[in-house]
Formats: sequence, structure tokens, C-alpha cells
Amino acid sequence: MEIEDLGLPGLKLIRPRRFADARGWFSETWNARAMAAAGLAHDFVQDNHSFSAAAGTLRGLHYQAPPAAQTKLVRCVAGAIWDVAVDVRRGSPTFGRWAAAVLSAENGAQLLAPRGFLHGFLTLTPKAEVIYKVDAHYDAACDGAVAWDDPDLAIAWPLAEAGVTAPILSDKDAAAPRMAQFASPFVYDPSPQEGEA
Ligand SMILES: Cc1cn([C@H]2C[C@H](O)[C@@H](COP(=O)(O)OP(=O)(O)O[C@H]3O[C@@H](C)C(=O)[C@@H](O)[C@H]3O)O2)c(=O)[nH]c1=O
Repeated sequence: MEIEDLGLPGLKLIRPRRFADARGWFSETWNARAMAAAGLAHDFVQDNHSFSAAAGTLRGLHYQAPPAAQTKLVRCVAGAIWDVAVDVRRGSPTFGRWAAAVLSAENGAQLLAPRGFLHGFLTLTPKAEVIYKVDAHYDAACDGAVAWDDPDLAIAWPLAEAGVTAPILSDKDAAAPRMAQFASPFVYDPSPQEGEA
């Protein structure tokens, strides 16, 4: 397992090992003991699976506010996505900054987004399935979104790579407020981040 920092405290790209043989390959996609040894202990309580039926589908930017804030461990098991996380922890040295990675069935990479990040993705292939673990249960009352195209965030969504000029959005995401209207409920904890102690 390789763990890469993505430049925003606590945000990681994880590449689990794949054991290839004549049949194909085998991979541990989550190992609580190995992750705890790397300082990344999480009590995941829910697995989510979404299917997007067209390239250029954009889900985000989403969060769940405390007390239902979620750490997310995201991977793509069919097709490919451009996955992005935005640091919205008040007081963070990287508040308002984003980082992204391509997650695909082929590369098996996983994005670990701690609590206090907005999360979203753009599908790059005609079909895409995404599976992710979260460490707090879904709570509709805590669910929130920020506009994917907020100029203050200036996220460089690869729409051309997805073959679209405008993404396919849910009604909720199309109506999401701007960052300027978003009073972030998250506060940065300057003590060593998980995986960085
Ligand atoms: C996220 C979620 C949704 N739902 C329901 C609510 C709704 O009726 C339906 C679809 O929900 P959404 O439109 O919010 O689904 P979606 O737009 O795929 O939302 C997801 O987007 C990505 C980017 C994330 O980071 C996730 O945490 C989640 O917010 O599923 C659950 O029952 N449990 C859940 O955990």
C-alpha cells in the first residue's frame, strides 16, 4: 500500500497493492490494521455505491455537517472519475484549496477525504461506479452542498476530457449555494493529522 499526501493536511491518495497472477489480480481494498499502523484508523460504518450512466456526470460538492460529519474513502470500480476534495476547515492553512486525483477501475487508487472537506467527482467514462466507505451514517438533516462551479474555488473540472461543455447535475447540486453563502461548520485541528503524527 502506498500513501501519498495531496498537499492539503489529512487528504491522502492510497494505492493498495495488487497481487497479479495468471488469473488476474487480488487486492485488499481496506485493511483496518494496516491503516491504523499508518495512523489512519477509521471506524467506517456505511458503504455507499453509486452508478453514473453518462460521462460528464458531476456529483458534488457535498458534505455532512457535524454531528454527522464523514471521513470518506472513495474508489472507482467501473470506468473512471476525476475526484476532488476541498478543504473547508475554518482556520486551516489550506482553507478553500482543492486537490484532485483520477480514480479508476484500472488504477485502483483511493481518495481518503477527512471530515471538513467538500467532496465531488466528475465521471470520465460512459459508465462509472463508485464505492466509498464513510465513518458516520447518512443524515439528511446534516446533508449539504456547495456550488461545483464556484469562482472562488476555481476548480479545474476536466469537462473537455469528459466530452461535455456542461456537466449533468442533480437538481440539488444545480441549486447549491456559493462558498460566500456557506458558513462552514468545520474547524481545523492543528494537532498532527492522522497519518502525519
Ligand atoms: C448520500 C446518501 C444518499 N441517500 C439517498 C438520498 C437521495 O434520495 C438519494 C441520492 O442522494 P444524493 O443525490 O445526495 O446522491 P449523490 O449526489 O451521489 O451524493 C453523494 O455524492 C458524493 C460526491 C459524496 O461525497 C457522497 O457523500 C454523497 O453526498 O440517495 C441515502 O439514502 N444515503 C446516503 O448515504
